[in-house]
Amino acid sequence: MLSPSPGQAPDTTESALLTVAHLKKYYPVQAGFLRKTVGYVKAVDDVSFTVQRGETLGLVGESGCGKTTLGRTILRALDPTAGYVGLRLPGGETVDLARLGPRELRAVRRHAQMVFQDPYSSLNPRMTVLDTVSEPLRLSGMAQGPALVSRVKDLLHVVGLEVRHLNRYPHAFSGGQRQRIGIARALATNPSLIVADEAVSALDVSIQAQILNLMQDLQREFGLAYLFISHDLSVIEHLSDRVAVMYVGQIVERAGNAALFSQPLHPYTAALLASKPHPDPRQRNTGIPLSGEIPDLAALPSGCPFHPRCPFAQDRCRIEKPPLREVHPDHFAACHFAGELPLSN
Ligand SMILES: Nc1ncnc2c1ncn2[C@@H]1O[C@H](COP(=O)(O)OP(=O)(O)OP(=O)(O)O)[C@@H](O)[C@H]1O
Repeated sequence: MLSPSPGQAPDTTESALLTVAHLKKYYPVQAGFLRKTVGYVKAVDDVSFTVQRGETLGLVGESGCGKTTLGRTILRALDPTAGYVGLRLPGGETVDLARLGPRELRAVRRHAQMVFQDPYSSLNPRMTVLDTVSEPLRLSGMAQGPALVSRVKDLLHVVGLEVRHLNRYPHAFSGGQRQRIGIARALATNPSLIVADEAVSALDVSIQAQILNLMQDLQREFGLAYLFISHDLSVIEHLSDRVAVMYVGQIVERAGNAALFSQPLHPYTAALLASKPHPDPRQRNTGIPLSGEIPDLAALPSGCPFHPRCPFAQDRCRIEKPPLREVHPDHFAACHFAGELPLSN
């Protein structure tokens, strides 16, 4: 693992629960008989943000732009290439998840958990509900015997499942119920942070609403913070306090919910908003629709990575990569012309 280079000091916010600074995850591209590394897929490339205690940060972007890799790298399901992931523990100490060894990682893992996209494939078909939900408790040594069973029963109640389901297997449940099991499992160790990766995308719309409501109730009840990853802008708008927009491994815009949805500053965000289905089908979205495909993450365009798809691209955009900068208070955008473009939704 590479170290963050000098000058990349983490901009830790005193009160932040999670501080991600200059995080990178590159996958090597190998070729030939000797599997020589000929390049890198830069799935996460110099990403920085914070998540405060009890808040929801929505992470949105098209499929393939690195959202899942980012979530998994934060929780050390993947080893980062470089960067800092500061998690503040309940005692007040902050640990760098990116640098912890396996034993230290086991000890702190209970504080940050994950809810996965597909409730059909993320639960082990050979494990009962009791085994699935209690596994994190057993792994972290938090409970055993009757106390463990009693905790699992409480968790089932909290997520709206019945205790008689305890010894059933995943195939006996619907998608929504399976996601409730996944949520109970994530909650088992009393985490302060949950990374939810497309947690409702595989569900029918009516079930989506139930699971989103449950997650909001749980957030209020337990003071949870969510990093909520989704390609679905409606879900992100509904749930998030703040929003980060990801494009080809990078955050291109970050702002409070209202500012981002009412006054996007990056043409990519504006294009995503214009592509969002309108609640009233008789009304059409205005604004510039998103055209073209996302580029190959192993061979990004020079300058601004969005320039080949951007209707406002100038010569400067083809040459110079725009940094993520604060254009309005607490509203950041990585565009040379942010604040000057006629973007509308
Ligand atoms: N193990 C891997 N080895 C090489 N490249 C990978 C690996 N996993 C993901 N990638 C690539 O990294 C990029 C980002 O993928 P990732 O799954 O993180 O994006 P995403 O935004 O979550 O997309 P989706 O919503 O479709 O899962 C993609 O180009 C993907 O092909």
